[in-house]
Amino acid sequence: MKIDKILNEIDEMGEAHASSSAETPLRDDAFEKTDLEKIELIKQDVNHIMKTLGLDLTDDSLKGTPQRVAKMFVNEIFSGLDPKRKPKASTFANKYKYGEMLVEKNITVYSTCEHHLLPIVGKAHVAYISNGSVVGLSKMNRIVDYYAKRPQVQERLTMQIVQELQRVLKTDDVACVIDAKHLCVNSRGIRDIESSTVTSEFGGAFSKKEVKREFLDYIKLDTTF
Ligand SMILES: Nc1nc2c(ncn2[C@@H]2O[C@H](COP(=O)(O)OP(=O)(O)OP(=O)(O)O)[C@@H](O)[C@H]2O)c(=O)[nH]1
Ligand SMILES: [Zn+2]
Repeated sequence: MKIDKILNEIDEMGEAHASSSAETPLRDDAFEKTDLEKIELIKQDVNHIMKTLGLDLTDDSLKGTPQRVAKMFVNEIFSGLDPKRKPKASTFANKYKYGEMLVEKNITVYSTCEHHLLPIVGKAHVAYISNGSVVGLSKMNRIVDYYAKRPQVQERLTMQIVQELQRVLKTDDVACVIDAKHLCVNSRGIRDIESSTVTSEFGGAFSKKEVKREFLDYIKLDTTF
């Protein structure tokens, strides 16, 4: 299916286009192939890479790898490229009139660095202040997981999570902090095993010093993941 068609369908469902450059760069024909067709093509590509490396694909342990990797790319680690898999995060009325911020902290992040296709592993902390609607807690974890399952840079992941929650909750008052380790920094290249990357996006009221401070106090960054 063409990306334009999908975006139109999303609009019809009352969803807005992502408003800024936080969109994942996709080709116009990104959804023309079925998942099964993508798995078959990626299998051939992985097969080619392994052969080029000199590996014997008749070996019992290696022969299933191209198919395994292709299925993992399409159905698991890059499944968040597919808008059909976006979690339905229905909201309900804030009938108890809870007026303080709600923080969902220590959400596990497993993503993939788009520069090296190596894992990004960490924690996301998400907060919002209700503007009349509330969302089920687990939907915040699901939104984080959906956007994490793409080739990512951490900055864009942070912004995509905030923009989606702003859309769902119809408020600017959403914030996200991510603290994550990039295996492309920890296990290769500079090989700095200790460093991690912190990114943040503070929407609406969260840009005020005292609101930001309260959120950061709640999450007390714990870097032991
Ligand atoms: N801004 C940003 N950079 C990232 C992220 N993940 C990885 N990178 C960086 O992307 C850069 C890619 O740099 P290049 O010089 O093209 O790649 P490289 O030769 O493999 O670089 P080294 O990792 O320094 O060996 C590296 O510095 C990575 O650390 C991310 O989420 N955000
Ligand atoms: Zn990388």
